[in-house]
Amino acid sequence: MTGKTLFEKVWERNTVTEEAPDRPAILHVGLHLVHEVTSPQAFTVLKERGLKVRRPDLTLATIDHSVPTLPPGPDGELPYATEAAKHQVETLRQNCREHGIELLDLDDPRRGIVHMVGPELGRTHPGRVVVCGDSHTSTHGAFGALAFGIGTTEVGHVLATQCLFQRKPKTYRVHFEGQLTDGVTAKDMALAVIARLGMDGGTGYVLEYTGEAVEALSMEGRMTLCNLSIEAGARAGMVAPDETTFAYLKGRPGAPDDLDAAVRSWSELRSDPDATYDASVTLDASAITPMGTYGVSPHEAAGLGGSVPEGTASDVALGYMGVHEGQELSSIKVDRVFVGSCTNGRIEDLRLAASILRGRRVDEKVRMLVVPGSEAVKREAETEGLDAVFREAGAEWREPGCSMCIAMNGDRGEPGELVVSTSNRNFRGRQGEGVRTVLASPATAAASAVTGHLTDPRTLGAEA
Ligand SMILES: CC(C)[C@H](C(=O)O)[C@@H](O)C(=O)O
Ligand code: SF4
Repeated sequence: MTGKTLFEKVWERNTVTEEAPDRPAILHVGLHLVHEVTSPQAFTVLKERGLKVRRPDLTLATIDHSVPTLPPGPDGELPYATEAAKHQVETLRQNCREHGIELLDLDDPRRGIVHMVGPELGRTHPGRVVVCGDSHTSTHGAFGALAFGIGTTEVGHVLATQCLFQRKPKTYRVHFEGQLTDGVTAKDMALAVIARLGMDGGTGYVLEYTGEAVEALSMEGRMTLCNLSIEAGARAGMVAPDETTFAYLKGRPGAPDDLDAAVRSWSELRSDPDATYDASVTLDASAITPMGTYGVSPHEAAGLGGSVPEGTASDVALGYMGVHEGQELSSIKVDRVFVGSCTNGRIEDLRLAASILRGRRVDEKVRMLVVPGSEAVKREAETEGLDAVFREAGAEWREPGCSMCIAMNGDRGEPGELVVSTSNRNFRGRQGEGVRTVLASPATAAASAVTGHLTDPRTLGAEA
């Protein structure tokens, strides 16, 4: 018998009914995360059919996409962008109350972006199936969980049954040889992977990231890497749990009571040496440099020391971005910078951005917004004085939420502006109508804020 991959082991642990030619497998869901945007119709279906939530204890809700990042006005009211946004928040509140689901509400010190709070609270465990009506659920794969986004209809299924129909995806090993060099981050690794695989190179697969450069990453870095798996079309991304994972979980409220026993079981969750994958690719980690995107899809990315490559993005995409083939990436002028999101809104990301801004100023033509991904990150950053560093440099420091990653809450750029953003999607109009997005690491974002053009942070002496 040949060995098994990490994915296969997690799949087996959670299979209720095997897949058959005429029907998908049924998986048990260990953690169902819920947010205000994709849950309302699912709850409506439950109501229409008179169904209850099967496992409120395995369900956790938070408010992130629609919430303003500015504090309440003089009237005590939050400055919601639209009535619809306010309504989504109120609807989630009502649904959670009705079904006994724990909600991290706006006054809850544990609230944050959905993919931040699961890990922070210790609710994301190795070996679990984690789902959410949100594509970047892949983030949780950093713990060796099988984590993926589901549609609103499936959100309803999981609420009602705690189970999910699923066809077994194929396995793809993404192996890194060697170590990252100074000033290069998990975000650059992720963009390098997507650039290599292409926008749909991962379609139908679960990626497993392996190699010493992955093992050397903190949990924050692993989350950044897994977060972006979906942008190569993959179903999920995973990293085998190890001492770094166990140390992160230790002492968190949602960690198992008998952590030692759990760690013994989790330690088996790694691919066997003789396991076979359906596909594999190897990247040289030491050759990766700070990356930036130049097109309107995350795979249109290149090293910042280079230029826009020939024939990799359409004329329409380059026209929208206002760049041309052969143009040096470092010549791209920047109007705004956004540091935040479930990709790069964690404490390590803010520390990195602050390390570059300390003692420097944001260029006078650039507006910079820093949005912590959760209340916990905000508190930690303020304790360390990072908020002061950002403010003194001329950046704005806001309340936690998705913010300009998706611009659903009113935080957006003006038409034609170019934003260097630490988020995960550079689609047309993602950060506001006509706004152009360059995806990059927090170090690159901060360095670009200082110089006013897309900048390799190593030129400012950055060490990740
Ligand atoms: C709003 C939500 C459905 C969406 C997603 O699924 O990812 C959002 O979080 C995003 O990042 O585009
Ligand atoms: S921060 Fe961005 S990518 Fe993450 S959940 Fe929010 S909108 Fe989606």
